[in-house]
Amino acid sequence: MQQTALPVLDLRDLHAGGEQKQAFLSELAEAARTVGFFYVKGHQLCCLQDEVMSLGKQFFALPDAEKLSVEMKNSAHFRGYTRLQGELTQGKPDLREQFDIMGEDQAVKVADNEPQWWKLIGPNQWPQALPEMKQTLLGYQQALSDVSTALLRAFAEVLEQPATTFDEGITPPYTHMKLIRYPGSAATGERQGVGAHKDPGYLTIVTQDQQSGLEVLKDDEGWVSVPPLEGAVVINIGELLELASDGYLRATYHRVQSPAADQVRYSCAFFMAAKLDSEVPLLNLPEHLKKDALGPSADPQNPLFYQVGDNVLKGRLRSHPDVAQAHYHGFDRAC
Ligand SMILES: O=C(O)CCC(=O)C(=O)O
Ligand SMILES: [Fe+2]
Repeated sequence: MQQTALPVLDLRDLHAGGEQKQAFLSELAEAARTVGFFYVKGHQLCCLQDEVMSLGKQFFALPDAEKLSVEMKNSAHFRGYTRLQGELTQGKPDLREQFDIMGEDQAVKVADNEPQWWKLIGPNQWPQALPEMKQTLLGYQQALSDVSTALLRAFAEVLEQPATTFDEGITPPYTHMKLIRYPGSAATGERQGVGAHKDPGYLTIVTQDQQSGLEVLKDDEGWVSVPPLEGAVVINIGELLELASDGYLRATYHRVQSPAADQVRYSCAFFMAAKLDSEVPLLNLPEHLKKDALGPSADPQNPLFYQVGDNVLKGRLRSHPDVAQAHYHGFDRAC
């Protein structure tokens, strides 16, 4: 396993403006073009972050009956608890348990002939045993949403577009956050914490505890470790940014390998996409960038959709076949 250091960017440079901001944008451009994965520090998330990671540990330590009282299978909106190996990546069960939330909304009534991604909108499920979870997790989701919005504006500038290019689609953004627990590797030697995948949104922000396991696929080096870095979160590019930039920016494949048998890894992954009822704009890049825009990747196993709701729902249906079967009749084999 390579120990290549990934770029570390400081958000304070972006907010400072002037030369510091220009230096940030150059570093962002370089990070985005070379690996699509980088660390961000100077984000002021720290207090909330500690509370969220601690709540994650408390939640996963609850008795099974408590966790299953908010099981995702009961939610057409893909919210709640997924037990170990309840999620599939590339058809194979992931060795992780998780708790998913999105925006706290009212469910929308959706007719059979209407786009089914409207069903993603709805209320979260909250465990009675940890009443403080709602406020803390929604607060962190909002804070990460603000960070991702600032970064997306910076990406627009890197692509030599007005900073506000993506604003219409992300006012407000579609957000999704999950707490995750990866137990130690199985006695069989199985180590798929989460299998290789791209994230379907614009940007992802990962908060990790002290345990490594996250890896990114680099064209020239193979799988490279993304170890925890004190005070920094990990950012990666998702499929919507690949589509918007016509492949100039690439959503990078990544995975999590289970820790050693006697270890546990905790993380929190946040995904920011545009509004479900919007389309990703295909940007008109200047010639000197366009020559490196080779089109979005064409993987028949993973079609990319400009319609945001279609792209987000594709990922959800594929990962959670039990929810698909219970709530999306006829769509469970759509992707
Ligand atoms: O747990 C992590 O570090 C990353 C998880 C991830 O890539 C995902 O859930 O999409
Ligand atoms: Fe991911």
